[in-house]
Amino acid sequence: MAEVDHLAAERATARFDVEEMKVAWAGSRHAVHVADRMARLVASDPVFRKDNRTMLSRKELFKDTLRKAAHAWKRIVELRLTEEEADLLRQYVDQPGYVDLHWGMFVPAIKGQGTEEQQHKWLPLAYKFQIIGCYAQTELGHGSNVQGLETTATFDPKTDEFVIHSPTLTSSKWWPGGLGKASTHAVVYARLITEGKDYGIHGFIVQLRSLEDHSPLPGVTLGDIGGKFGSGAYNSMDNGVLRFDHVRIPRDQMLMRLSQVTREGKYVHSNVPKQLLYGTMVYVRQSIVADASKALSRAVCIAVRYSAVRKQFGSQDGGPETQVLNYKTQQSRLFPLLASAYAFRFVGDWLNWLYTDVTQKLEAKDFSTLQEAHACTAGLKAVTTSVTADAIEECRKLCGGHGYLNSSGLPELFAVYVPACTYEGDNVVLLLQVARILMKTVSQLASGKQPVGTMAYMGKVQYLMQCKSAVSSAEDWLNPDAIQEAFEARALRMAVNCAQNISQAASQEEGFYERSPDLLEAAVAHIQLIIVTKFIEKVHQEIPGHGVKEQLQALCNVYALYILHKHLGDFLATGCITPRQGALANEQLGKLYAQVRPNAVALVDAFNYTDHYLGSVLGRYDGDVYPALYEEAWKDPLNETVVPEGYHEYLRPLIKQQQLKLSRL
Ligand SMILES: CCCCCCCC/C=C\CCCCCCCCCCCCC/C=C/C(=O)SCCNC(=O)CCNC(=O)[C@H](O)C(C)(C)COP(=O)(O)OP(=O)(O)OC[C@H]1O[C@@H](n2cnc3c(N)ncnc32)[C@H](O)[C@@H]1OP(=O)(O)O
Ligand SMILES: Cc1cc2nc3c(=O)[nH]c(=O)nc-3n(C[C@H](O)[C@H](O)[C@H](O)COP(=O)(O)OP(=O)(O)OC[C@H]3O[C@@H](n4cnc5c(N)ncnc54)[C@H](O)[C@@H]3O)c2cc1C
Repeated sequence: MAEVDHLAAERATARFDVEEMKVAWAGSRHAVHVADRMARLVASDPVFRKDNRTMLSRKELFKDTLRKAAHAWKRIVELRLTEEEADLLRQYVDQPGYVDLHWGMFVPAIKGQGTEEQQHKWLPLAYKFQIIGCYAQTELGHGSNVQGLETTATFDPKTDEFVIHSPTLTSSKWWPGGLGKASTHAVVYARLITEGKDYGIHGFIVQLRSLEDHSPLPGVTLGDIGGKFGSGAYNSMDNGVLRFDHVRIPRDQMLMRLSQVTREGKYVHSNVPKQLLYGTMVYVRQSIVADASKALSRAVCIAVRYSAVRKQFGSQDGGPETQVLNYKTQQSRLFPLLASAYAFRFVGDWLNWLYTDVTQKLEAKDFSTLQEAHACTAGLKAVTTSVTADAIEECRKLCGGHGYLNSSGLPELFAVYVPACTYEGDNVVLLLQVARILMKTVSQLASGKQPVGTMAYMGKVQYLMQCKSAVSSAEDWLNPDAIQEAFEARALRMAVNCAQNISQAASQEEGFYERSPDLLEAAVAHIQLIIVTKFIEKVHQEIPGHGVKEQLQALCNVYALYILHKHLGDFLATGCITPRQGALANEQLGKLYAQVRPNAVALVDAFNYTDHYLGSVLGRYDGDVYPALYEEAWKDPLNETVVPEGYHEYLRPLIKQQQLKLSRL
């Protein structure tokens, strides 16, 4: 803990119990305790140092990632950490690497798509790191369109093997993390061909490298795809390229839980929806929503603390200048992001519950909630990652010039985070999936079919299509029912408008294509409704701790009214509220910002992040920003010598030449 706390005065103004807010944020006292222990374990270990990361070359950075992963594994084994603890440790190490894909996609793919026998064979090897796996789906030519993948897996009944082949350049696997340099195995997605027929995309376990010397196996060509956006950042990951030249694998390395190929080469599909093939992506999408709240809360923590330390203008009679956090513009840019971090945290918890529930139902062969799981994971992944990526950049700007320094932590956080808008499904492609399900639901309303789950509100179509908001004062917007109704009416009316417009097109397909920009907005409105609803539900629960519930209530209102203000055009165009009611919402928002202001620093303290995890001189817990900034600058390799390399070659001759010219005048 810091000796001098420059933010002590800020912490003293908090009107709630921060320790109890930590529990609300983490989910339980146990979760606070475990996260705290793992964060400190990582922060106190010199191997996990990361302050020099942006200065390492790509090769050094990759080797550093291998070193950290090996050391982390050693600590996990030595300390006999549980799976929960090990995963937290992985998160606090905070360096993307092959382990993420090994644990996050390779293992889940085998669990979800492998038979019991296959799981018994492969999972123990993966659990003990006797093999390292990745998830090789995307190709040079196709990522979003999974059905368009070109790699082939042709069954050869003579040898009881599949022949894995890359027939074209565009069929080269391209992007899989951990593939480039680390993995020994991959779950490869390829078109299954047997008895001369193409049965579409299926998963296969393929060994890529020797377990003796790590060299590629015969017929396998592979490497890293090259440097990526930003310094440090995602460059610690070896995203790879992979080509197969008629590589043979035994038949039992096809993942056969969903469909099988018999010894004779007959294709048999189990009686389950074929979309279960996409199960690993659904799993990762729900975990990405939880990650969004982490990345956003980190950025917000840095920006709030620094805004409380930073002073500009406003000095009276030689007194102190104004903390930039006191500027209303700073508050109106920053506090909605603070509220969004909490909103994403709670909707992430709910999504995790939904995912677990759906998984249990699938085990019991109940597929009724598969569509709901797809719509919620795809839509929430898209909205939370897009908002978070934009918010990190906004936090950088909120920190002024110093935010642009690597030592602020924000440039690397942005660079490492922004591909989340693309991986696990491009956000636009995912929102169009949500829109398709919305249109299907609207079209079924006429037949009297009652929508369920997060679409249930659409069942109130008669009421929601004509209701008028009763809000007549700014305070009325503090009523959760008023907020809920406005968000439901807006989402439903946007969806119904789209459906009506589509129905006028020559075909459903053409209408969907023409109206896709509107459909995106309708999908976003539906997802924002889910986030608002889950926040309201959270605040309705019993929440212990002095003032904690009140603060969450305020943040919930900030989140909802900020979205309403930002998307006012939608609410007005659909006639859900009047311009006057829109103005009242904005008025209430200003009052809420004033309420959040004295609690802002304590609200980010509740995230309970160590300085190591934040990795920012601006976001330090003690607020002692300036000495840290000054010290950090001297660590740059450019400052290792007073006179720079290149002086004698380029600077001195230039200066001397000019001096000579001048002396001749
Ligand atoms: C340090 C050491 C530590 C060690 C620690 C050890 C301990 C570890 C402990 C625990 C570990 C946990 C670790 C977790 C870590 C997690 C980290 C993860 C890191 C993530 C890094 C990211 C890396 C990125 C990976 C990738 O990007 S993989 C590739 C992803 N690709 C995509 O997402 C492609 C997107 N495209 C699609 O999904 C589809 O093609 C499509 C767009 C959905 C279209 O598909 P198509 O088949 O053409 O379908 P349609 O015709 O549109 O629809 C038909 C039908 O299907 C329904 N549908 C579609 N998708 C789904 C689905 N997913 N589920 C259910 N239903 C679906 C759709 O609604 C239609 O339905 P109807 O017919 O009814 O209308
Ligand atoms: C850092 C990173 C890590 C990754 N890791 C992995 C991995 O481990 N394993 C793996 O298999 N893959 C991985 N990927 C690949 C990733 O899943 C794909 O890049 C992603 O699914 C997007 O697909 P794409 O690249 O084909 O984009 P494209 O689909 O080509 O997108 C290009 C543009 O076209 C638009 N577009 C595409 N289709 C439509 C449509 N139907 N309607 C409207 N607009 C459309 C998109 O919105 C986008 O603007 C990774 C990618 C990145 C960046």
